Amino acid sequence: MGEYARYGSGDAPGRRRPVSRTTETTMQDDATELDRALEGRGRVLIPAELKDAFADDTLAVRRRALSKSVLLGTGFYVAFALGDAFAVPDRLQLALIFRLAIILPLGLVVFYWLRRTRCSLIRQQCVACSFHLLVVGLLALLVVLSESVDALGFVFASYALLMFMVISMALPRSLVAVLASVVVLIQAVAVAHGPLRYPTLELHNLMIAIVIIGPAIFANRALESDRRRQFLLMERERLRRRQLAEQRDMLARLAALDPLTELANRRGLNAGIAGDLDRLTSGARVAIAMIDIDHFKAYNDHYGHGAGDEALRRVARALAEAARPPGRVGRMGGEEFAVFVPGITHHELPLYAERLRASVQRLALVHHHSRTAGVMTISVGMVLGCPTSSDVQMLFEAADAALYRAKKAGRNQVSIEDLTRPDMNAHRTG
Ligand SMILES: Nc1nc2c(ncn2[C@@H]2O[C@H](COP(=O)(O)OP(=O)(O)OP(=O)(O)O)[C@@H](O)[C@H]2O)c(=O)[nH]1
Repeated sequence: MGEYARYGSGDAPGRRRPVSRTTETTMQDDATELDRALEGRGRVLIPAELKDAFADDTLAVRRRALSKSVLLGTGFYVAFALGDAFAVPDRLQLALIFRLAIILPLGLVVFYWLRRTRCSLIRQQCVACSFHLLVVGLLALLVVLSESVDALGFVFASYALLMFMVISMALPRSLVAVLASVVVLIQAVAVAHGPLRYPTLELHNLMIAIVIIGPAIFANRALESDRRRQFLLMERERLRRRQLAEQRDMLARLAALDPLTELANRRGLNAGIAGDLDRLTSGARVAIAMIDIDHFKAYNDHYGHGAGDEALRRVARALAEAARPPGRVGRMGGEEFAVFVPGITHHELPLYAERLRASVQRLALVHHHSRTAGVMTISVGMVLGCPTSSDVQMLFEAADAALYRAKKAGRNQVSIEDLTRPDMNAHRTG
């Protein structure tokens, strides 16, 4: 799988944005691989290219889970102070010191720090785990120091705490394994030195550990799979939206393009002209040239349709080069072309039209059946106007009329008309 183009709402600041790829097939490959990852049974695997993006995506969720877990945990520990009078009546004072003087302020400090810090996630996870482990350790210490059998209830409380940690903190598997091992070890020591002794006590402790830790790990994995699946679904949705946008763009491009010459077609040229007119300052001049190849039917008839196509392509390239931006060229159909030039002046007009005409003659495409010259030539009708959007059509009609005059005057000519100065009307011959 290659690099994905990722975008859309909800992007976190500073998120890695892989280079976008545009080909339809590559995006299809990415979509197929995402589908495969989503259909897979068991653990949902994130494709290698998306691992960083997945980590970025879930970072905020994991950070929030940690601080919430510490705050809720602190609340539970403090609330359970009520039970100390029954569980460790002989160590009540110590138990209250642990809960109210150590765990409560420390929990609040750790919560505040987790909310504020921008340090790495793994460091935050280690701090949150250490806080919970400290609580487990203090409960174990009460079990060891108390003579009350009821203190053993703290062993169950510690396992419940472990379950809460594993599920609520969205920890990676490696950290869950370390955490579970340390808690089991602490409980084993507490039980071994606690107030109650009977031969199978350690075994019971181990069984309780397995019964509690097993489902906790299962729940942790299920939640992680859900996070991954949700991420992949969103990624697939982004990819589909991007595919659709690219297809829409491609269709729009194709609909505006002449496939033979790769110039804009009539629709494309009109759209380009509309955009140019929007950007023009009021009062600016624009010119439109209508261009027709001379005796093209004779060329087709004698040299064949294939040669005619090739000639059209070469003429199109020559005109596009001669027009140069901001001039835009389009193929209006058959052997007819048009050029739109924004911001041109009265003085530049004849030179511009002549440049277009000469560019085709310079190709020196042999045309022995032209009654005008031995090579392919064009006739150009060009008009200068000062348009508003509504009278561009009128400029086209005027340019068509000028082209007709150039044809009538013998072809291979330019006929110019300045509609802003009606007295001007010139014809030039190549
Ligand atoms: N090869 C090729 N020929 C085309 C294409 N489109 C139109 N034509 C041909 O262009 C020719 C146009 O001929 P006419 O409209 O009679 O014009 P002309 O022979 O150039 O004569 P004048 O314009 O009066 O100089 C016709 O033979 C069309 O078949 C095309 O895409 N490819």
